[in-house]
Amino acid sequence: MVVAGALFDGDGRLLVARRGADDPRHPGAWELPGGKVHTGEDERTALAREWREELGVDVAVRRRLGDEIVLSPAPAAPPTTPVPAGGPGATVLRCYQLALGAGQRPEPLEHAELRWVAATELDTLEWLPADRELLPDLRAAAQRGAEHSR
Ligand SMILES: Nc1nc2c([nH]c(=O)n2[C@H]2C[C@H](O)[C@@H](COP(=O)(O)OP(=O)(O)OP(=O)(O)O)O2)c(=O)[nH]1
Repeated sequence: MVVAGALFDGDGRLLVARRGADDPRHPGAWELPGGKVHTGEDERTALAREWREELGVDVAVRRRLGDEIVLSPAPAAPPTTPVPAGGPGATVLRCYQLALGAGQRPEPLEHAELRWVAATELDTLEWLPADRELLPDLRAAAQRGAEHSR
């Protein structure tokens, strides 16, 4: 299980992070900060831990955003065995909307760059492939955030 966090500012801009040029699998790709849930760890606790480690900030983990995305399917099962989407043992990505603690300011402690991006520009980034599936939900959440802050 991988968890990723979506943080919006009052103008509906989303905080996105760029992996380093030396990243072994996805050099220079944009993603939502997060990472793997440790064994026995709660998803929300894992996400708050990752944001402390990667961005140096305390966040509150709010609602789920979008559907779960299958990153790597489970090994093929015999055709007669019914398996849920993605299969047991598949790695999936879940996204949560976040709120930033008072006075906190994210820093790129492990990423090459952080950027606040408007909903209209989300399509232009070189995302990790799976994240493209989240873009409609991210745009909708950005819109809601901008409306609430008016
Ligand atoms: N943090 C994060 N990971 C994502 C996103 N989209 C996506 O496909 N992933 C994938 C990339 C990684 O394979 C995995 C996250 O694991 P990680 O943050 O511990 O990264 P890592 O590079 O050490 O992972 P890995 O090479 O061991 O697979 O999830 C996203 O938006 N945020």
